[in-house]
Amino acid sequence: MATMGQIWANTGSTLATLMFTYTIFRRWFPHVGDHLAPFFERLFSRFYPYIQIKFHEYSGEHFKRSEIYSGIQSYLSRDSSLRAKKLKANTTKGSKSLVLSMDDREEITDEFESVTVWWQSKKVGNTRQSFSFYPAADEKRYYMLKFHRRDREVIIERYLEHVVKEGKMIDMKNRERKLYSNTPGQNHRSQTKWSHVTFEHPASFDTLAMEEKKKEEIKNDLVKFSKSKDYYKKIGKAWKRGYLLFGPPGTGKSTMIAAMANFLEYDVYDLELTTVMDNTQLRSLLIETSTKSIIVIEDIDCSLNLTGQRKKKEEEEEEGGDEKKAVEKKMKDEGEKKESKVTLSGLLNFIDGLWSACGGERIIVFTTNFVDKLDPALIRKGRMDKHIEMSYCGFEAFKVLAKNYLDVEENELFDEIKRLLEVEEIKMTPADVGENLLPKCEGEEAETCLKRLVEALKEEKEEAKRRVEEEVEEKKRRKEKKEEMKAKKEEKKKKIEENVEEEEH
Ligand SMILES: Nc1ncnc2c1ncn2[C@@H]1O[C@H](COP(=O)(O)OP(=O)(O)OP(=O)(O)O)[C@@H](O)[C@H]1O
Ligand SMILES: [Mg+2]
Repeated sequence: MATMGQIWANTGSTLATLMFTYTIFRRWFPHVGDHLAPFFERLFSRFYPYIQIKFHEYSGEHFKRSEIYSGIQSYLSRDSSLRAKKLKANTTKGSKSLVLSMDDREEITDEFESVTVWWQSKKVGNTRQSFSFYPAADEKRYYMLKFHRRDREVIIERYLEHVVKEGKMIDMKNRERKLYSNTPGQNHRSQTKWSHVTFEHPASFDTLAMEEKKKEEIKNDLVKFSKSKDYYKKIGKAWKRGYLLFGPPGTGKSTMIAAMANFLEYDVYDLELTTVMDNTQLRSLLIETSTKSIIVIEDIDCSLNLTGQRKKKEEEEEEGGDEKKAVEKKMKDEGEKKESKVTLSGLLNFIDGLWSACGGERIIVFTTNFVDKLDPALIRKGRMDKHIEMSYCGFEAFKVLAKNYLDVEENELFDEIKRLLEVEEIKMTPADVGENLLPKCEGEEAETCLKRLVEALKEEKEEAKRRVEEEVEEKKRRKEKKEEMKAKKEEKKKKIEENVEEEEH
């Protein structure tokens, strides 16, 4: 393919002659020159049928780096790192790796819909030969795009959009991902704000202990969501999806969130509801979140009193005359009220109100240990679209952990472990299984770790038996106490009735 340089070489001498003639002509016959200008322009364009577009690095009054320029730089970095002979290496703020771009005055060609274009990186100003680490203030860089005028339509209408879109995608992939958390302001009246650190959690779906089928289902769901911009637009729905992760502590809810974020390459916003003063603050936090992010509210049952009126009444009835508990609960509720006035309706508005649609492409994840405690309004489909149960370790999940922790895919102890997990139905969280599998000293054999797990599972079986017996005992004790109280109440009532009767006589 001919480079722009070769084309220049071919047409260069013709153009140079023409330019020279035209300049001399204008000098001697300035008035005639003006009349002849259109003629010369037509003549030049006949010999040089290329169109050029410049994209400056800094444009506008505010000296802000042009987004299009950086988009082009990222777009070209892919090809230039392979093809350009002179490269420049930059570290860009917020980027996780080096960005290689072509050096000044380098040129590369690109093809789009069978049309060839030429990109050149150029620099103007500061021709002084001085040594400096920093670019001179009067130095201006730009990209020059050249293409044949017959391709004008393709370039203007489709190619430029393609470059900017691809460039943004490369930037997105290259960026350092962030984990945001909302920190309360200095005094209790000031707003809570997002602060961030680099998100570097190593969890992935490969390391997540879970049945393969369930994992695939979640991954497919995530991919489908992330590619459905047009579909969501078509059905008139904000581009977001809610997940509810529920299960006992240590079953991998937080790990799953990290795996999701790594899988989709999204940022994570970890929202601590108890430090949000009211619904207005909650809304302003939401508005500040960026697209391609996961907003997480962990332990939603502990964050707010979302159990609903109906549940509360039931609890009170159950507690009966246990006054101490009631007082404690009241104090706790009052404390919570002082800390946060976020209401259930505020939270629902946060999830699917009008504001929630701004920015697009967001995933909201709630986690809880007690799914039954939550208000049904909060977790209905449309708000929490997918409910995922994270449960105790099954045999398939154990195999993932054994592979990850010990690099073991088969062992004679596997049958015993399978029996304990599946036949005996011993409940152990993946966190506990992992802890048992983790080698405790340098060079500890995989066999030893597996034996430790078998022992721990057997102990857990005994422990579970004891817990059941204790529970039965506790239930019996509570029942007896209730009956005793009931008897006492009746006796008291009887005494009062007898007193009244005596007084009447
Ligand atoms: N399913 C799993 N796959 C792989 N590792 C797991 C899994 N579940 C738990 N773990 C391990 O156990 C640790 C604790 O898990 P995690 O914090 O994800 O549990 P959780 O369900 O969020 O618990 P909690 O309800 O207490 O917040 C993790 O660091 C991880 O290493
Ligand atoms: Mg957790």
